[in-house]
Amino acid sequence: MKLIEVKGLKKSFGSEYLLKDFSLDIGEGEIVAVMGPSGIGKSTLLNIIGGLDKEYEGSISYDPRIFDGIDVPFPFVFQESESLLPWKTVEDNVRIAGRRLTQDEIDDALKSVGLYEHRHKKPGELSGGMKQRVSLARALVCRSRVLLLDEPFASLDSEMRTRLQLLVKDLCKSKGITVIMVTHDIAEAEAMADRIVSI
Ligand SMILES: Nc1ncnc2c1ncn2[C@@H]1O[C@H](COP(=O)(O)OP(=O)(O)OP(=O)(O)O)[C@@H](O)[C@H]1O
Repeated sequence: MKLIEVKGLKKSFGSEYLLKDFSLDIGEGEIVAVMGPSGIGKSTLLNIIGGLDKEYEGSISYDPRIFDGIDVPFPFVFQESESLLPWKTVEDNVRIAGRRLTQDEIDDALKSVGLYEHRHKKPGELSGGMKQRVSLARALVCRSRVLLLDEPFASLDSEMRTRLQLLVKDLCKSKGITVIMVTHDIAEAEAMADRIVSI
C-alpha cells in the first residue's frame, strides 16, 4: 500500500468546484511537489490531506503507520512563520509541538536546522529564514512520517531559499520523511522533489 492514496477527490466552495476528480498516490519517503496556477486548489489539497479540511468528496486512505505513536501526524510549514509565538523563545516555540518532549529532542531539532546557538532568542530577533527554520524544527520534532509544506520558502531571498531547500531535502531523505510540498517555483520543485504533480 502507498503511504497516502487520494482517489477521485472533489472539493467545492459554494457552486465552484476545485479538484475535480483528482487522484494521487504517495509512496513512503517520497518528496512530491504540487504545482499549478494560482487559485487552482493546491493549498486546499494540502489542507485536505493534512486533515485541516474534512469537507470533500472522494476518498483518502492513509497507511495506519502514519498515526503510530505520534500526536501530530501532519505537521505543516507555511510561507509565513507568523505561527511562532512572539513572547516565547525559539526553544519554547519548538517545545509546544504537541507532546512531552525531552530537552535532548528539542536540542537535536534545533541543531539539525542550525539554530541551537539562538535557542534563547525570541522570534522578533530572528531573520525570516531563521523563523522558517524554527517552524521546520517544530515540524521535525513531532517525529511525524509526513511533512506538509505550503510555499515555505517563498518569502526568502534566493540564497536562504536554496539553503533551506537543501536542508529540508537532506533531513527528510535521511529520516525517511514523506514530503508533500506546494510551490510555484519550478527550480525549487526540480531541486527538491522526486516527482512533480500538476493540478
Ligand atoms: N475557506 C474558503 N472559502 C471559500 N473559498 C475558498 C476557501 N479557501 C480557498 N478558497 C478558494 O478556493 C480556490 C483555491 O484556493 P487555494 O488556496 O487552494 O489555491 P492555490 O492553488 O493554493 O492558490 P495560490 O497558488 O494562489 O496559493 C480559490 O479561488 C480560493 O478563493
